[in-house]
Amino acid sequence: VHRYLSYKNRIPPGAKPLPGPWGLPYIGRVHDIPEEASWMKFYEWNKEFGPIYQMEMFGTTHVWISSEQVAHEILAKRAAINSDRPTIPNLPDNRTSGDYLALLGRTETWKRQRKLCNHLMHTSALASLHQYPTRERDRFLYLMASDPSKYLEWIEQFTSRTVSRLSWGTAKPAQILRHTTFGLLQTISPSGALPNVISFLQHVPKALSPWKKKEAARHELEDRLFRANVSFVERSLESGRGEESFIGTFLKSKQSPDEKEATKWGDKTEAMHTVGLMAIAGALTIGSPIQSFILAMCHYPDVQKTLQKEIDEVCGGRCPQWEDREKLPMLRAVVKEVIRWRPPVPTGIPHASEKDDVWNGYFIPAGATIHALEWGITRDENTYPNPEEFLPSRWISPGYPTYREPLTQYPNLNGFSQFGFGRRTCQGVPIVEQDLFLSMGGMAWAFTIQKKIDPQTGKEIPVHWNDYTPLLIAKPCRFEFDAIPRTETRMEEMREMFEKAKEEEEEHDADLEMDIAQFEKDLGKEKIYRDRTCEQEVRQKQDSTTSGSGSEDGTASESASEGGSESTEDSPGLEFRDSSSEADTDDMASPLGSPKMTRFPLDGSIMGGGKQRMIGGEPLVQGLEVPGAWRW
Ligand code: HEM
Repeated sequence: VHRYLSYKNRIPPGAKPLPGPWGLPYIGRVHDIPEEASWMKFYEWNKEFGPIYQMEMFGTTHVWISSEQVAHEILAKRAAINSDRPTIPNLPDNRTSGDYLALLGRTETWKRQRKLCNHLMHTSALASLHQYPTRERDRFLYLMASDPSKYLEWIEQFTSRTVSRLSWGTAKPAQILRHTTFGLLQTISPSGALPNVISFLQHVPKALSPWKKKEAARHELEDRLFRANVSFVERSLESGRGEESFIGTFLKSKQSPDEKEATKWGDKTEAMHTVGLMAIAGALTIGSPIQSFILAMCHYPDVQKTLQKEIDEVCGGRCPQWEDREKLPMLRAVVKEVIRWRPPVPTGIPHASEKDDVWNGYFIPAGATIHALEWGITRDENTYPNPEEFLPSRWISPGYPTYREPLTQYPNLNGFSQFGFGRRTCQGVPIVEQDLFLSMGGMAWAFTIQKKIDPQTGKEIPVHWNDYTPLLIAKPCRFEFDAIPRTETRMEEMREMFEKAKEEEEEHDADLEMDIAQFEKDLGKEKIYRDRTCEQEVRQKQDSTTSGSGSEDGTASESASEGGSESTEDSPGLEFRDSSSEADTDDMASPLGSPKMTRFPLDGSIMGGGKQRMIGGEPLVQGLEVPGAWRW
């Protein structure tokens, strides 16, 4: 009653509260919010109460906005008072600790880190991100061809290796990064940890709180990893080598004889955290639209054909490169439409208001948590007619509200609502744009993606339409599909691209001193990160026919993947039971576990997943295998 009255008394004369659903005292409508796809429920209320409404939850006012224009007015035009972040109950020092730039309050630390992040991203973008996305894409395509049923693993490897190389100049930390990052996602997601919903649980002492204990262990591992990565880059630079990286750019500026330049970007610990957050953001998010792309290709074969036609005509049969982007508007439209159709951050990342305000006659109290509901924003029929349809042409055909010329430049992702508003907009767009352009373009060039046919019934195996994982970054639940290499020549080219990328990396990594095994042993403690929504789909039957039960050199327990640790009872290793790894069941329970090779036999079929497939309808002339894919 006291809270209600003090709230009422703060409303200036002539202003009124925002509309919203009626709720129970203190808890509001928390009982009505589903664990899965909560964004749909929030959007339902938007449809009932208008593009902006409010609701109380556990004593906090939450404002939900599902109109780009309103979000812009409140979060961008009034950025001076609406650019703070709320406290995350399960990570109570998120606003102050300086560990995670994206979660920091509007403090001086945030301002410094944001500037540094911007500088590092800009420097690498000018160098076209040092070719890392291209090299990793080349690796990714061949792995996809080797066994598409492990697509979740290959996609996560692609995104985490790319951002790891960008951050620290090497892909070696990528697997551990995935592990700690998925743990962080659980820590901060409303549906990931109970204290984020029932906020008073944050006051339970650590000894009695499983959430606090889990987060402390995860954070400790992450901190050690980031420190080791920075000292690795320092050693590399001292020995006159080391590839370009965000942290390398920072460390080089520190060596400048010009004192102003040397001190401009703050201290090393802060840079370590800034770069760490950039790595986290890249490892977490980009897999979502890549998976959604595959989902879209299963449901929209005609769009796939149009895309393939554009790529084949423009690139004359070769795989698209970043330099081709001006000539590939359809590919850019597909990239953008995937993000619109299935927003990777459907509830957005909330802002917090710092001052009482009146907008359009409505009162927004200081301390309110303001959500730009990205899901709702992409469903606005005025901007996006037929919003449920995957319709890339809305970006490149005159007549649609989102059409914009010149097509050599538009569509692109700059300023897209899905990357937030005002002073807190996403700083990762150059990476996102290049990763998605190359991976989606590469897949369209390489494969025909389609629903699988059940060999028993001869009918298509259904692919879900919109089942997504419930955490802050939503990804499609696992589904089955076929990725059929389009021609034999392309299969051969993919192998060559893979080999070349591998050679380059091996050459670079030849004498690198980086002891990743020291971290892997700790992963056993925090055994499984599991995304609940997809559990029923997890237990895929073991891939019994994949040939080769040992590694290339015949030792079944040979270390695999980046890390090189074994998967044993004591150290179960990298069991990434994120939706992204749910594919990796027994035979892939750990990418570090017993490596198995997928082979492309001489008879023109592909062995893998217990099935045989033809490549582009033509027999293969050469046996191919995935050389060292697991260990590399
Ligand atoms: C598909 C991929 C991605 C999507 C959809 C995405 C989306 C978002 C969204 C919605 C926000 C919050 C904006 C706001 O509060 O208004 C954000 C913030 C941020 N993103 Fe991304 N992001 C992606 C990838 C990345 C990558 C690869 C990086 C790497 C640097 C990155 C770095 C950041 C940072 C640093 C912030 C925080 C900005 C701040 O709080 O000042 N993001 N992103």
